[in-house]
Amino acid sequence: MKLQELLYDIKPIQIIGDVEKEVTGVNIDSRKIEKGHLFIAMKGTQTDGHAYIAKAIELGATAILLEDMPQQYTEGITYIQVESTEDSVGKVATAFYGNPSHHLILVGVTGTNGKTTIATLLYNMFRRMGHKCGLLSTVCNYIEDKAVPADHTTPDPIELNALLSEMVKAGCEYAFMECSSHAIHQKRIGGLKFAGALFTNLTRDHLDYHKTFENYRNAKKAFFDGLSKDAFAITNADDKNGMIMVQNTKATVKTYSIRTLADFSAKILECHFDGMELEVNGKEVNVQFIGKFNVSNLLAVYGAAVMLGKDPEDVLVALSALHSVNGRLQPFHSPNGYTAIVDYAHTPDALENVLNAIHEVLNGKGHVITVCGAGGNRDKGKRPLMAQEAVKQSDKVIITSDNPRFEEPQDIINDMLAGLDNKQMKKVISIVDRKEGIRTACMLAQKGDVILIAGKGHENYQDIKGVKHHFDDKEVLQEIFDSEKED
Ligand SMILES: CC(=O)N[C@H]1[C@@H](OP(=O)(O)OP(=O)(O)OC[C@H]2O[C@@H](n3ccc(=O)[nH]c3=O)[C@H](O)[C@@H]2O)O[C@H](CO)[C@@H](O)[C@@H]1O[C@H](C)C(=O)N[C@@H](C)C(=O)N[C@H](CCC(=O)O)C(=O)O
Ligand SMILES: Nc1ncnc2c1ncn2[C@@H]1O[C@H](COP(=O)(O)OP(=O)(O)OP(=O)(O)O)[C@@H](O)[C@H]1O
Ligand SMILES: N[C@H](CCC[C@H](N)C(=O)O)C(=O)O
Ligand SMILES: [Mg+2]
Repeated sequence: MKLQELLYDIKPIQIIGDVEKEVTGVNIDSRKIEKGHLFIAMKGTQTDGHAYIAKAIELGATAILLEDMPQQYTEGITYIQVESTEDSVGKVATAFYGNPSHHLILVGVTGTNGKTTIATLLYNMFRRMGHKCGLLSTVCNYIEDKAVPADHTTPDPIELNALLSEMVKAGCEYAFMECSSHAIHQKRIGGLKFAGALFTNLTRDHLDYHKTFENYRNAKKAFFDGLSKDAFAITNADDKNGMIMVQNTKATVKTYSIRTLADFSAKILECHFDGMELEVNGKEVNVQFIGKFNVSNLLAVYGAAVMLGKDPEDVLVALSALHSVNGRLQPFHSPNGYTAIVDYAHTPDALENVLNAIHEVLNGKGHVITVCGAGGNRDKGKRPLMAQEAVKQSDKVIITSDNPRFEEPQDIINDMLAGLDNKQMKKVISIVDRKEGIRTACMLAQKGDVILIAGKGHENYQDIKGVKHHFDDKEVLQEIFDSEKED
């Protein structure tokens, strides 16, 4: 593709060199540059991409998109100066990959919790309805059923557009993706055309990056501000930031709620550990999910499907066939009669929500044993709060390890325990080895009890000192259940 064609949507301040040359690729990382590539120099949080221009040229870059022109120019290289490479990168990437989002019906999901759940359920539902689909999510990316491992919730703009373009080539009609606040703020989604956007909820998270809650909220809101008028925006009327998200959007706004009147509303008629009976917009439906927050998630899915033109009756049938997303409130029934629930809750708020969900079903008829830890080299402030949340709604708590990374596991556990007073400590034991922690919970559990195993969800590793050792909460449970069967 000609360099000139990549620049149609950006306004360069200055161009030095030939823009008629062929470009064979675009990249923001000098280490990935190959012959004939355009290198985009980004000012990041750790380093400045301008420092790697020489390296990029050495590896074969023939054009550089940058903010600060160099002291000296290299012959044969085209320099395109822009005000902000961050603003340009998405537009250039999407032009290079043939504007894939214009050839797909792209729906994005943002909010603190529920993004993976909603995006994955939409992908599962639309495939079940016979459509070819793609999915970009924290757990894994999919092009139809081809899995492409994910490092991020939302990939960088180059990988993102490359994946969308693969979806187009594979004949996908729909793509569902998570839009993290980091990605919106860093304009990884710049230049994409969204048919619809969904908002889940907003609670304290990622303040290490955004600094203030307001910045965090504004990052999410920017997604809705950028929608076009033929798009739809579905927001959660039960969240106090729900209406703020959509106050400046040009898109058609729809609301969902489990508490008040909304375009899409639901109430719970009955619940048990394998599912709930709901009334959705006046129609009864059985779903294979538990927890009030999952009713919100399902309503968002229902609303999106209806806005995408599906018949509401068909959507309800499809909804009833869906089952829990890998590691998200996923129930496992022990031969000994207790239930273990594997969930990805790794924040105080998520723990509170999951434990609420468990108590809604348990209704005082059994005990709750929680196994949880906190990740190393991440927000330390959440550790004591997570322990407090676990203790508040559990009869027994086992504090254990969750990706210690480069920290000492016992130090992380101690940070968690520091949140508890003597009375709370009576409910708690700490076991560094996560497998032993889970085994102990299973030994303590009686018929009718529930064990919550929180924090790792779909993860199949334990990250210790830079090495990811295979570890899967669900496999550990299976092993324990197999040995229970032998007894
Ligand atoms: C804090 C953050 O979000 N960082 C993201 C950001 O990197 P950065 O701004 O820090 O980049 P940098 O390391 O300073 O480098 C600046 C530039 O120099 C380039 N460079 C650097 C070194 C070199 O040798 N050559 C070179 O060209 C880099 O490629 C980059 O373009 O832009 C990169 C490209 O998009 C991301 O990969 C990177 O994600 C880092 C690894 C990360 O951990 N991000 C997390 C926090 C994140 O994005 N999480 C969200 C949400 C998760 C959730 O909801 O839980 C996600 O979407 O996954
Ligand atoms: N609508 C919701 N409201 C509150 N909590 C939720 C909701 N949906 C899911 N959760 C909880 O949050 C956890 C994470 O859910 P999910 O992975 O769907 O969210 P996410 O927004 O993709 O998170 P991440 O930012 O970590 O990728 C779940 O394991 C569950 O405990
Ligand atoms: N997106 C989150 C996931 C945390 C999952 C938990 N298992 C941990 O390692 O802390 C993060 O990287 O902070
Ligand atoms: Mg996610």
